[in-house]
Amino acid sequence: MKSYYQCAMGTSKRILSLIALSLDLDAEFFKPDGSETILRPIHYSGRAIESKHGSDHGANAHTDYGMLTLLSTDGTPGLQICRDKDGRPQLWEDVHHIDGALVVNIGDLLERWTNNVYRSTLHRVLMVGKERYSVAFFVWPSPDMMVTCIESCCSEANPPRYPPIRSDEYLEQRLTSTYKYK
Ligand SMILES: O=C(O)CCC(=O)C(=O)O
Ligand SMILES: [Fe+2]
Repeated sequence: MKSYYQCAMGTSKRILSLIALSLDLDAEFFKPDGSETILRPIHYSGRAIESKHGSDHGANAHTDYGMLTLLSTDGTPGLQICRDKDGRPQLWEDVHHIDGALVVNIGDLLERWTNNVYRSTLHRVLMVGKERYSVAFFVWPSPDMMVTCIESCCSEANPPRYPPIRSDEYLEQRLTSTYKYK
């Protein structure tokens, strides 16, 4: 578990440095923070969940909150993405498993930071009647990081869509709105 964590952290740093370079930033601009980043092993039983809404999803459609998520799975199908989350109807595509490859999802904090230049990935997990294992690595910056629209992502014609916010305040806002009505 520890060596997976270290390896995933190294991979996240490399991906984030490429994203930073693509935005004319210093390669070290996005700093993943070990205290905030979470490694979560997930087990899906494979049984359809009966709810009053008739949902049989292993994970309902959502975007992850942070900068990036690295996902590795046991190869059992079920993960789907929607490329155009604003499109209607929403079109869902299976994410095909490639041995040894990770799935990289952009999170909402990076979307906000980049003024929607990098869009967060809408995804869900369907139950396909089979047990499924995955490992999600949720990458966050340090809690006191100010998330202010990146210069190369805005202009007079394309002003910042979101006000600056500290990373920890953003997380708190998201958790509050997610759990408020439950
Ligand atoms: O299990 C998966 O493949 C995805 C899990 C996921 O999207 C999440 O935990 O946020
Ligand atoms: Fe997710």
